[in-house]
Amino acid sequence: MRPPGEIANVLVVNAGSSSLKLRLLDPSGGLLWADDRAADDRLDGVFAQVAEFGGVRAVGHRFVHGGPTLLRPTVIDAGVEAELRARTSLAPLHMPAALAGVAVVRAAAPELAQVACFDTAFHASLPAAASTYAIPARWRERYGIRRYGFHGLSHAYASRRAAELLGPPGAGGSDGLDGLDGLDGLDGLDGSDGSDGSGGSGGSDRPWVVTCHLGSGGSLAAVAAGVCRDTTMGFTPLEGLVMGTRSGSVDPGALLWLVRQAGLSVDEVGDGLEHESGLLGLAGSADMRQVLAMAGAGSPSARLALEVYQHRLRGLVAAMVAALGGLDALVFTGGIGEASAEIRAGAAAGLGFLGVRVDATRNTGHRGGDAEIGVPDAPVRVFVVAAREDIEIARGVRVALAR
Ligand SMILES: Nc1ncnc2c1ncn2[C@@H]1O[C@H](COP(=O)(O)OP(=O)(O)O)[C@@H](O)[C@H]1O
Ligand SMILES: CC(=O)OP(=O)(O)O
Ligand SMILES: [Mg+2]
Repeated sequence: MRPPGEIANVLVVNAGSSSLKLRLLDPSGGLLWADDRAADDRLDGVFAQVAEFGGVRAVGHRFVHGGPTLLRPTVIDAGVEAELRARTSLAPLHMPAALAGVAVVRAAAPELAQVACFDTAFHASLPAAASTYAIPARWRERYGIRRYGFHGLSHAYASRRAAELLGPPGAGGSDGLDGLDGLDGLDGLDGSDGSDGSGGSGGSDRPWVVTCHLGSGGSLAAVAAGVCRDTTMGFTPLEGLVMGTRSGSVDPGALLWLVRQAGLSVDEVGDGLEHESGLLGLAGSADMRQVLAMAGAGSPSARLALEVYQHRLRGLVAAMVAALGGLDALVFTGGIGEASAEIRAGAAAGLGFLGVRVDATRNTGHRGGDAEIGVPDAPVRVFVVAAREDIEIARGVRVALAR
């Protein structure tokens, strides 16, 4: 067995619904090169671009759905690729792009090991109460309909980073935030009573962290001592929050009505829910920057879109806290979570009853990277963490290749 660190530079391919993010990481996880492309771009030219860094030794791909069997990072051979292809229908917005990436790498550099890392894996720990739908047993048994959860690579990274930032039980300080401004006053903040979730990270299943991954897709995770206990996406990445073009949760009865009474085809309903809903359906743009700008200019539909987005976000954060029994840290990550002080403030504004209080100066002053944005003496710490699915994937590659 090779020591994990021996596998040199890892190319990470993260095919999201609205973007293709490419990263080259060195053996210690250092970022050597990054390129963000449009979702329908291909990997062409990537190996020439990274050649100057001594090339690539392995490639890690984000796959959003591993189904019930593919959980740990897995070397992609013909059998695994066929299994992944068979899962395409579970995440049609995502799986084809990831599979296309595997084919491009194989054609360009057949000697490279390719590893699949799964969004669903982090949620494999969901208790049955959180993973089970109250539907007929035969659907659950025959078709495997259950809640899987997604964005697990991001939730895993962000929750681990939050635990680092919280510090050991009892430390209320600014551990891990060296170099950031305005945090000195936090050192020595009281942090752990180990029992009531009112500010520390002590206790056997703590820290209790809720991670908000707010990108084109969006989901939340309730994480206790690094273990995921609940999440907002379900069987597919359509459940839960309002997203860029996806509806999030909708009364299934409304969908049945559209098919039975309004005469829409199943494909029309599917396209509507996946591609024409969310911010796009409410405000006419799937891009949160534009929705915020339009709302700022007085557009009633954009304002409504923000209200619906925030209402659902606040409600589901509270649901995640209920699944944990308390909250030590709330974490914002993903394109919107990292960049929009307005969305962070709006979400927190309704969560004061849980002890969440965002500091206006810190929040609006955030200019990227990891930072604490909570009010210093609030019971719950609030962080922005830069999404680093690439670090999680490169880790997975090393683990898979060392097996
Ligand atoms: N400055 C910003 N303010 C608000 N939203 C932003 C900002 N920058 C990016 N976003 C939003 O982030 C979202 C994309 O998030 P990202 O995580 O990059 O996407 P993906 O899910 O494809 O990985 C888009 O809705 C975009 O409008
Ligand atoms: C699972 C999912 O929704 O991913 P993304 O946010 O990258 O579209
Ligand atoms: Mg993403």
